[in-house]
Amino acid sequence: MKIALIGYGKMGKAIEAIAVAKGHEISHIIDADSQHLLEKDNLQSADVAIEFSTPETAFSNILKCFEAGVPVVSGTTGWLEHLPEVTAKCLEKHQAFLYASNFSIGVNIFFELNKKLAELMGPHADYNVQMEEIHHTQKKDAPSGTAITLAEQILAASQAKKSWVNEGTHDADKLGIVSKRIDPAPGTHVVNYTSTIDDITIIHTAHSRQGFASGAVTAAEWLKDKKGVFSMKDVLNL
Ligand SMILES: NC(=O)C1=CN([C@@H]2O[C@H](COP(=O)(O)OP(=O)(O)OC[C@H]3O[C@@H](n4cnc5c(N)ncnc54)[C@H](O)[C@@H]3O)[C@@H](O)[C@H]2O)C=CC1
Ligand SMILES: O=C(O)C1=N[C@H](C(=O)O)C[C@H](O)C1
Repeated sequence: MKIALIGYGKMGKAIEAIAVAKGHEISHIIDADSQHLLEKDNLQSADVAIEFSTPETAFSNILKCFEAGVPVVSGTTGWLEHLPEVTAKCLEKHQAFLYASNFSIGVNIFFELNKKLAELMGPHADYNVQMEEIHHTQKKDAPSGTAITLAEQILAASQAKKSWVNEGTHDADKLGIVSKRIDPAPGTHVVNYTSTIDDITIIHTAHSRQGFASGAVTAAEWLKDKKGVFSMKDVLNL
């Protein structure tokens, strides 16, 4: 499979190593200084694009993949206000798009646990829920995309919490997400329910970027010949 890498930073390089080890060809490497390579005539020779760039550039990169007719897997966080438009464009143009705030198998199982726990805790007003996420100091967005996914799952099931805020809070109707930036943390997410009687905490700790990169390559292999809008739930059959 010919893979166009869009964004050649920490994740782009980790994805390259895994893709090459699995026998794929990196046909394009497109970073901030090589934007001309995103042109339709150039990009269309790729079988799939994997996009891990920046919150400011992901939206336009994804649209360029649609113009070139190349299926695109994106893991960039911090741009999701544009997701409804991307989804509509993908369907309108009969293209393929797969987004995940986190591509690791462990986090996707953690999402399922979080959803189930939130449903179980929904009626129990004695418990307060709070979240924490810890990442390296180069991370541009806060809270992390993974933390937002977890928070949205909790809000969907909670009777008390109406919105999330990116700070600790004593407001009963707000879900506080505390973001910490400590090197070299690849990504830790904590969901904590506390009451006067007891606490329940679930935590996912990434030891490296390998899980994210490996999941993105698996998603690209899965997406290559499909049309439509998908998530990691489709890839992993969750
Ligand atoms: N969904 C997931 O599983 C994961 C998502 N991420 C997200 O992926 C994104 C990238 O993360 P990292 O690689 O750690 O960041 P990074 O800062 O190491 O790399 C980003 C790269 O994008 C490049 N770039 C800037 N403008 C560009 C443009 N217009 N087109 C193409 N490339 C451009 C930069 O020059 C840089 O090389 C972040 O949003 C991060 O939150 C990171 C890890 C896992
Ligand atoms: O920027 C990162 O590094 C990560 N970003 C993703 C996020 O924002 O959730 C996924 C992972 O936690 C690492």
